[in-house]
Parts: sequence; structure tokens; C-alpha cells
Amino acid sequence: LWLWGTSRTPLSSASAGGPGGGHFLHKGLPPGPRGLPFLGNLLDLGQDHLPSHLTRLARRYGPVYTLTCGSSTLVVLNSSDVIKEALVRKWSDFAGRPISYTGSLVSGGGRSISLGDYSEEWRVQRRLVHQTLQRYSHSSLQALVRRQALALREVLIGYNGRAVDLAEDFTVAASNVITTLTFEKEYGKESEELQQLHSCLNNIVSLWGSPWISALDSFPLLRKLPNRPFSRLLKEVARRDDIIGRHIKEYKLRDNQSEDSITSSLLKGIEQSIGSEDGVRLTDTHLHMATVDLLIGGTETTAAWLSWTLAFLLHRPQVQTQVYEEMCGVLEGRYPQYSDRPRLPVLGAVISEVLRLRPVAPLAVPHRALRDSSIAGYFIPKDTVIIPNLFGAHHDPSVWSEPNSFRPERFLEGGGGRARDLLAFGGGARLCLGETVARTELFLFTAYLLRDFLFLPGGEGAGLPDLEGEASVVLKVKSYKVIAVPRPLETDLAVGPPNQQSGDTAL
Ligand code: HEM
Repeated sequence: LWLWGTSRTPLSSASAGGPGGGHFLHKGLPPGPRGLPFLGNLLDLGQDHLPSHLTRLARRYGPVYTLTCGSSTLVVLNSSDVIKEALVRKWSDFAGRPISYTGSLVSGGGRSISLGDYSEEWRVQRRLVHQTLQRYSHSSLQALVRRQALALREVLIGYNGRAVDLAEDFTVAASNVITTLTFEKEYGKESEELQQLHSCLNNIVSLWGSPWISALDSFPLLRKLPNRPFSRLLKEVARRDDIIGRHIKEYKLRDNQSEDSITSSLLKGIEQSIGSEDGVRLTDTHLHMATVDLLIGGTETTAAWLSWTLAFLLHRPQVQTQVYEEMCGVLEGRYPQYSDRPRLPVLGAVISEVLRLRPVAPLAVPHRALRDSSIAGYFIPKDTVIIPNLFGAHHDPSVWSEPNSFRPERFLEGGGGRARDLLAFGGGARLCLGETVARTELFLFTAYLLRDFLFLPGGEGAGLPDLEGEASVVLKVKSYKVIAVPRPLETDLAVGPPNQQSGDTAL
């Protein structure tokens, strides 16, 4: 069950009909599966792998359908056409976030970028962070990611060919990119400070996806009953605020603050907004919550994507060889730079295909209709919650041939895959704020890893990773082990991974 927030959409009496035998909820709203009295479609929304379940419902009810849950009305979008119509073409109608009781408690009263509703204050906060990220991307981002990629290389060499789960190492690498961006701090894997920060942020994300907490938004009466997961969530939020508050305080006291860090840029923005006449006044809470946004949005996502990439490459080792050979041919022994992308199309195709098959934020973040509007000709009343099912759009058989197979070649010339139908970062006013950072990381981390190591399934008789994964707010691969064999420095193209499996991997 996801956090939908509360929609105030009026529900009129239901009447049977609509494609796939769905029922109509509100004059003009898209039809959808019939729900239970009072509970609505709670059972659908409580499914284990929700993105897959919503995708299956789309086969029956079409690319746009309605679900209800308590007092919430949700419209689920399942194709790239309808998602682009709502998020990009009609962005100003659908740029809101659900008004949510629990969301407000975890986001400093809605002052975070990801959960804050669309407002002038939100726009200024988002613009400041975006501008700083763009400036940083032009100046220091590559060097920062390269440093982390080389640190990761040392960690992998230290494993000495042992079978290991790399998920935590990927988290440390991605997290160091963000902590450097925000308050110029890097950590080792053993750092207690880092462990505390991560356990706290991870707990918040997993509790946030828990049905016991989502239910508080859809069924307000439940707020009066004791709720242990909710009490834990509030405790973790207090711990998070304490840790981040301490970091910001330390940063403010430092003499040598970089002009480019998000914190110094936001501090300047706050100062300026205090004297400005446009009525927008940013506060320390905006700075605090923007830091939380970047840490939560920028760590587990990138780390999960790296784990997915290795998992798929273990299933199709010949693709790993192709990427390696391509780099050997183009780079002549040097490490890649971001500007090498056009000359490394196979690597680019792998990145796109993993983003397609496993968009790590599979249902994006719920949107809210700011006014009455329409999608695909259906009437969408103000305050309806909109769920962009990116996972569903990326598995749409009318757009992607063999949608369940890992086939990077579809993104090579003549392969038929259209990058414009990829929506892993969302779109419009709520487009992922860290897309540039993420794309630099995906490219450089993957290129460095595949240039320096041959990855093999972990240990004698080890099976290949499970590719279904576990879907919560972030879509993660189940834990698996891998062996990283260092490549010879002088590239030997004759040596590639053993051909364990040929042909496409049907997932
Ligand atoms: C593979 C990596 C990533 C993917 C696939 C991804 C995807 C997404 C998606 C789908 C959304 C929701 C868009 C919507 O609401 O329609 C989002 C929002 C966001 N992402 Fe990312 N993301 C990634 C990495 C990052 C990184 C590295 C950062 C930070 C540096 C970041 C920061 C954010 C923030 C702050 C938002 C909220 C934007 C808003 O509400 O205006 N993400 N991301």
C-alpha cells in the first residue's frame, strides 16, 4: 500500500460498465475494478509487488483506471502517452502532491521538495536547489563521482575474489556523492555517523510504505487508535532531524565553505528571501528538508539501479563482454569521461534498458490534480490523486517488443526502442530533481566497474539473481552475491566472461 494522501473527490453512486467490466465512480472518471464497501480497492493496493499488480490491472481496464481507498480516489496512469499528457503537457494541472496527514508530519509541514505541494514557496526552494545542482554538474560533479568510483574499485579489490553482496558498497558510494554535495563530507563504510544516517533514512522509507501508516491517510478514524509503526516513524523522523540538524550546524560553523555546495547556496537563498518583496520567505526548515530530499532521493535510487545492472549482466554475460570490448576499443586504456557517451552506445543502451525494465521509483511519487482537468478524455476532478505507473508504461507491449526481456540492443540503431518513451525520471514540473546527478553517476560508476572487473555469479553452484525484486517506494533487487575479478590493466580482448547462457533472458 502506498501513501496516497487524502483526496476530497466526491464519489457519486457506482454504476456497472466500462471497458473490461469496470465500474464507474464519478461521472466522467475512468472506470476501474469494483471495490469493497468502505474499503474500496484496499486489497489491490495492498498487493506485494504493487507496480506489477497495477500493470496487470491495466491489461484489463486500459491505460487509465480509477481505484478508491477509504476517502481517497486514485487514477492510475499506465502508458507513456497518458503519463506524458498529465505530467508534461498538462503539468500545471497535475503538479500538486496529495495533502497527507502523515506526509505533513515527515516533511516539516510540507516544506520538502518531494512531498511539498505546488506553491510559490516550493518553486523558489526547488529552483535554488536545481540551479546549484546544475552549477555543480558543470564544475565538480564528474571529479566527485570519479573519486567515489575509484574508492569503490579499492573496496572491490580488497574482497580478493570472494563472493559478496555489493548493495551496501553501492549505497556508500552514492551516499558520499550526496553528502559531499550537501555538506562536503565523505564517509567510509565503517563510519558510525553514516550507518546511523542510513539506518534512520531506510527505516523512514520502509515505514513510509507500510500499510499501517498509509491507512492513517485514507481512514482518519484510525488516527485515534494506538499504532506502533506510526510511533516508530515519528521517532525515526526525530532522529533524522537531529542528525541532519547537527550536520547543518557544523557546516555553518566551518570557515572554508564551498560556493557550490547546496547548503551554502540555500543559506544564501534564505538570506535573500528574508529581504525580498515577492512574499516568499524561505526558512531553515526549507534547507533542512531539501537536504533530506537529496539524501533520500539520491542514495537508495542510484544504489538500487547499480545492483539491478549487475544482476541483469550476470544473466546475460555476453552483454558484459560487449560493453568491455567497446570501452577497450574506444578508450585505449584510459578511464571514461561523461563526454564519451556518444562513442559508447552499448554502455548507453545497457543504462537505458535497466532504467526501462526496473525504474527504481516504479510509481514515481503520487501527484494531485490542482484543478478540474482531463486525461485521455476522462474528467479528472480537482484533488484526485494521480499515480504514474512508470513500471507499467515501461512494460507496455504496444510500445516495447518482448517487454519482459533484458535486450539493450533495442536501444541501438535500428533496434526500435525509443528513448522518448522512457520515463524513469518522471517528467514536467516534478521531473526528478537529481536527474543530471543520477545520469552522471549511472554512466561513470557502471563504466568504471565494467572496465576494471569481470563480474561472475557468487560462489560455487550459485544461482543467478532473482530478477523480480521487491517493490516498496524504491524497487530493489533481492540480495545476491557476486565475484568481482579484476581485469588485466593491459586490456586483453580475448578474455571475456564465460558464456554461461546465451540468448535473451526472459524475466
Ligand atoms: C536512478 C536514479 C533515479 C531515478 C530513476 C529517479 C527517479 C525519480 C522519480 C520517478 C521521481 C518522481 C517524479 C514525479 O513525482 O513525477 C523523482 C523525484 C525526485 N528525485 Fe529522483 N531519481 C533518481 C535519482 C535521484 C538523485 C541522485 C537525486 C538527488 C541528487 C534525486 C532527487 C529527487 C528529488 C528531490 C525528487 C522530488 C522532485 C519533486 O517533487 O519536485 N533523485 N526521482
